[in-house]
Amino acid sequence: MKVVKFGGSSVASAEQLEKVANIIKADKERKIVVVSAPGKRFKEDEKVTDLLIELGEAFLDGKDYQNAMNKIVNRFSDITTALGLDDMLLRVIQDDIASVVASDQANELKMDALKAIGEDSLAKVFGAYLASTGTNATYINPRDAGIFVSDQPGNAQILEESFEKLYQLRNRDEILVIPGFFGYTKQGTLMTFPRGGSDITGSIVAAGVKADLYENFTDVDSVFCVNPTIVKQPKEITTLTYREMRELSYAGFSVFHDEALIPAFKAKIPVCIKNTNNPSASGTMIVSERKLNGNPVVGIASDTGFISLYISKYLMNREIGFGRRLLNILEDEHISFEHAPSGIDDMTVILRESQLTPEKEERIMSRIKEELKADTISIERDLAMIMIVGEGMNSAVGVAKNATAAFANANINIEMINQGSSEVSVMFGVKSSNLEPAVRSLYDMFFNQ
Ligand SMILES: Nc1ncnc2c1ncn2[C@@H]1O[C@H](COP(=O)(O)OP(=O)(O)O)[C@@H](O)[C@H]1O
Ligand SMILES: N[C@@H](CC(=O)OP(=O)(O)O)C(=O)O
Repeated sequence: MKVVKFGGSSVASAEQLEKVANIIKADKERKIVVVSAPGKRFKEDEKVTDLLIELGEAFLDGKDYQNAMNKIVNRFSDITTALGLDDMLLRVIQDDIASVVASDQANELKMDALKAIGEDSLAKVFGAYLASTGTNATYINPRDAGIFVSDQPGNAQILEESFEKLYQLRNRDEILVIPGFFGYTKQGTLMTFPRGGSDITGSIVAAGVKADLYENFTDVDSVFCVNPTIVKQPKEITTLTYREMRELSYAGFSVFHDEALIPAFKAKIPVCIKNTNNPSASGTMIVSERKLNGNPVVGIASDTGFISLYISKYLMNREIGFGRRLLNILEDEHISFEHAPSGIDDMTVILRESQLTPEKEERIMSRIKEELKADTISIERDLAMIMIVGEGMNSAVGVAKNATAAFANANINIEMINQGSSEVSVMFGVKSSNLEPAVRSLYDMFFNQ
C-alpha cells in the first residue's frame, strides 16, 4: 500500500487535479491520498492558505473580509466548474468560513480553523471528483482518520496514539482522500501543523498505516543538490538518507518539510519525491542507508533570516552554569535557538530573526548584562546559514578545506563555522547579501569539477 501526498502546486487547478487523478488510477497500490490546499498556478498567484489568513486577519481587525472571501470562493468555483461538480460544494465552503468567523473561539483557534478550510475543502472537492469518474473514493476528516495532535495552534505535534488508530484505515476498501495540514486535540479542537505541514500529515499517515512507500508529489522532477532558484538546472539527487534530507530541509530545502521526515523515519517507510507534471521521472528516494558515490557532499542548503547574539566574559569557561543561565533567559522569552558555537571566553547563540521582537530583544540584552555580568554583548543581523550535507563527509579528508576555498574563491568572509557532532553537515554563517554567490561557488567546488 502507498500513501500519496499532493502539494499545493499539484492541486492548484482543475487541470492539475486531472493529472492527480490519473496518477492515482495508474497504480492500485495508491490507496490513501493526502492533499494540500490549492497553491500558486503561476509565480504571482496567491495560495489559498494565504487568502484564508488574509480573510482571518481582516475579520480580526474589524475590516471587510468579503474581498478575500470572493477570491477563495472563485478559486474553488474555477475548479468545480471545470470538473463538472455540484455547486453544493461551494456553498459548504462559504458556510464553513462563515461558521468559523461567527464562532466564539479564541482568535488563534479561529485562525487555525480558517487556515484548515483550504485543505479540507480541496479534499472534499477531489474526493467528489474521483467518485464522479467512477473511482471508489471518499473524503475522510482527520478526526475520523485518527490524527490526534497536541494543543499548539499553528505548531501542532502528533500524539503517539494516532498511529494505532490510523492503522485501521488499512481495512477500508475505497481510496481515502485526507486533507493535510491539520489534526484535532483529544478535546476535539482543530490545530494546524506549521506552514507547509501537509507533508507532515502524509508522513504521519504513511507511518500509521505502515505503507510500503510514501510518495510526495510536487512540481520538480527530483530533489536538486541545491536550490534551483539559486543555481540553474542543478544536479538531481537520486537517493538520500533520512538524516541527509532532515538536515537539508531544515536548512532551506523547502521541497519537503523538515518535520515530515520523523514519522516516516521512525516507521522506516521509504519516501519518494516525485513530479505531478512528469510522473514517469523516477524522482528522489529517501531511505535509511545509501551507497556512497564518491562525492562526500550530497547537497547544499541555505536560508536567510538569522541573527547572532554574541556574549563574551573573561573566564567564562570556568563559570559553571553560564550557558544554562544564558539559554534560560531565552527560554523565558519563548525563544528557541538554532546553534550555539562557543569559545573560551565567549559564546554565540544563533536565532531565527522572526522570533525576536524589539521588546524581547531589549529585555534579553538587559538581563544578560545584569544577571550574567557579561563584558560584551552584541547582535549581528542579516545573517544567512549555508549547510553542506553528506553522509560521506564523516570519512572524507579535505571537505572543510574545499568548502573554505569556495568561499575564498568568491571573496566572501565566513562569519561562523559549525560542524554538527553527527559529521553529516557543516554550517557556515555569512552576510545575507553574500548567500547566493557563496552557494554558487560551493556548487562549482563540489558538483561542477
Ligand atoms: N533543493 C531543492 N530541490 C528541489 N526543489 C527545491 C529545492 N529547494 C527549493 N525547492 C523548491 O521547492 C519547490 C517545491 O516545494 P513546495 O512549493 O513546498 O511544493 P508543493 O506545493 O508541491 O508542496 C520547488 O518548486 C522548488 O522551487
Ligand atoms: N497549505 C498549507 C500547507 C501545505 O503543505 O501547503 P503546500 O503543499 O503548498 O506547501 C500551507 O500553505 O502552508
